[in-house]
Amino acid sequence: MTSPETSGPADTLFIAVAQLNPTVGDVAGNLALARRTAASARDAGADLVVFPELFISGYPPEDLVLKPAFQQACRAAIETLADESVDGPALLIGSPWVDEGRLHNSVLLLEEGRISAIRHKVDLPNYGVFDEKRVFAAGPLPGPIPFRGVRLGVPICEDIWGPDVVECLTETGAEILIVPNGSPYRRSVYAERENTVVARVVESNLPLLYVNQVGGQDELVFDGASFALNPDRFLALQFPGFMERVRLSRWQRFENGWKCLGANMADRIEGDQADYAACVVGLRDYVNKNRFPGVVLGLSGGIDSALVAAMAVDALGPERVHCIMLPYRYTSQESRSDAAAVAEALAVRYDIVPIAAAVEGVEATLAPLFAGTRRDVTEENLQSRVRGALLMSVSNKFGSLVLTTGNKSEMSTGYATLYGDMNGGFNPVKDLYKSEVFRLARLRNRWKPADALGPDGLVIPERVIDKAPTAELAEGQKDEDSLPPYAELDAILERLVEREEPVAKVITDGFDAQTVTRVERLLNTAEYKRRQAAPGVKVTGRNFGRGRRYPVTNRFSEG
Ligand SMILES: Nc1ncnc2c1ncn2[C@@H]1O[C@H](COP(=O)(O)OP(=O)(O)OC[C@H]2O[C@@H]([n+]3cccc(C(=O)O)c3)[C@H](O)[C@@H]2O)[C@@H](O)[C@H]1O
Ligand SMILES: Nc1ncnc2c1ncn2[C@@H]1O[C@H](COP(=O)(O)OP(=O)(O)OP(=O)(O)O)[C@@H](O)[C@H]1O
Ligand SMILES: NC(=O)CC[C@H](N)C(=O)O
Repeated sequence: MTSPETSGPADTLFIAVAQLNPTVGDVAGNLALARRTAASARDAGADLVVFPELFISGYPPEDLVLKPAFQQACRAAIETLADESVDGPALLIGSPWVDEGRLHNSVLLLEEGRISAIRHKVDLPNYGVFDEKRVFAAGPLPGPIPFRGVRLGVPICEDIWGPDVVECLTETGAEILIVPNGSPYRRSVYAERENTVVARVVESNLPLLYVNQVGGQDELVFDGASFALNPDRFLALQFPGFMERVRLSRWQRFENGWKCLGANMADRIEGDQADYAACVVGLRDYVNKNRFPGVVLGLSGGIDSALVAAMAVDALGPERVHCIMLPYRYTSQESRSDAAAVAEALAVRYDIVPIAAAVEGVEATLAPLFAGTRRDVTEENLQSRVRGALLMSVSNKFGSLVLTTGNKSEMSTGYATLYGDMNGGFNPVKDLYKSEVFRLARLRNRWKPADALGPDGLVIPERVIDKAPTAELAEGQKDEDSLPPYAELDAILERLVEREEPVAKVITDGFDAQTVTRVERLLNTAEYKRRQAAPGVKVTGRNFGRGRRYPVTNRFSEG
């Protein structure tokens, strides 16, 4: 342990890494969480506690941060924490900060009852899901922050994704790099972060502590997975993904510089497991941070609603999940028993609400208007719309949030009914293609996240996974009557959506020309539906929502 009185630069530092889940806009709650963390870090003997990016406001605060009252609330919270820092530990904490009339994304060092240093983010990300240039002004290139005789370089998140800020910090004498982050999960993120951090560590020859937030914020999920890398690229610290954790790390000065000696090593889940955990955390935080008592969903006996039900139970526990089977004349016996089997395996409340009277009532009401017309997709969609209306009524009556279940293949092609099965407030599988829904359902039958509240073992019966997908809106209907087989559809969509490949390239790579052209047309025309769709968890590099923003009115087509 070091203290300011033991003069001379410190040779050892105890740094508490606060991988926490703040809530956007909840300044009082975030302040309370920072205060509790500071108190327990003090008891553990920390010199310094490091919080993630913009901890006091929550990240990303979007246009909320433009409100002067919000800026003032964040500033007041920081000043309170600074006042309280008299007995230590020091806090390195992120907040929006107005400096000379410009609003910055900043980090502040609070110690000995005052704000002893402020640094502003230099590189404001403005691509993909990020819009920081819209709300923040860039800061000047920073110098290190002196702390107990040690020069701390504090680049903020995107500041390490290029070489300039770290180069400047190194040239001005930084000895340790400490990076507060608001870095959201996407499948490729671990490789991206590793490449970035290794590059900065090699260029600077400095150890780097990467502190990321955890938790869901609308469609983004932050995975945490904080870590420390020493100059020899040795991974000295690894926190788990998708859960809060606060631990002390020990840093030591050697002849050739500083090193992290921390021993907190956790397994970091990846691949499908990480996707599943992201969906669960995103759903849990959306429901809890928006203060819903629970969720309700239509359970059809199909795989999409079965997977959503499993995710909901893992997120919230069975007592907060209500599943309703809404059968009509096209609902098979198989679907009825499969839905019941899923509900039983998940131990959720399960009701059966037949929709015939409502569907037939609406049909009779419309009969004079529709006289002389043929039955078509209108009557099919009516079934979906009646289900949507009934689920929304349950939501109104009991306050539960309706979960909608359309996967990314359906969202891409418009294969869902507007104001029908698209009704709902949140969609945990929105960014998963149908082929991935199958994979995650199989995965959930043999594995669940460590903090999942659902039962172990088989929760989605094999038959639900193996049978041919159907909307059951007409006799004998199968999805593949209207859409290309999912394996082919998803491979084409992945190229058009995630990779933004030209149609001509997808065709020369061996996909059927007519199918590719049709899929491109469906993708373009369905934008109007996606604009009205509920938000859902982002897991890919490019999700519908913040990640891919196309015009609705759009005459361009490559086909
Ligand atoms: N550019 C635009 N901007 C704004 N609104 C626009 C629009 N173009 C059409 N519209 C409106 O949208 C309506 C058409 O959309 P909508 O009413 O949804 O109907 P529509 O897309 O014609 O039909 C729904 C499709 O989804 C399938 N489905 C439904 C339910 C579940 C599943 C499943 O397996 O999960 C599949 C169903 O088999 C059918 O192929 C038009 O009548 C018009 O009112
Ligand atoms: N009979 C039903 N009872 C309850 N909900 C239903 C029923 N049919 C459809 N739904 C709801 O509408 C959504 C769209 O379902 P649909 O069967 O049309 O296609 P799907 O995309 O294959 O979904 P799933 O795999 O869940 O069946 C379902 O996920 C479910 O939430
Ligand atoms: N908050 C940020 O600056 C995030 C941007 C960064 N490239 C990331 O996702 O990790």
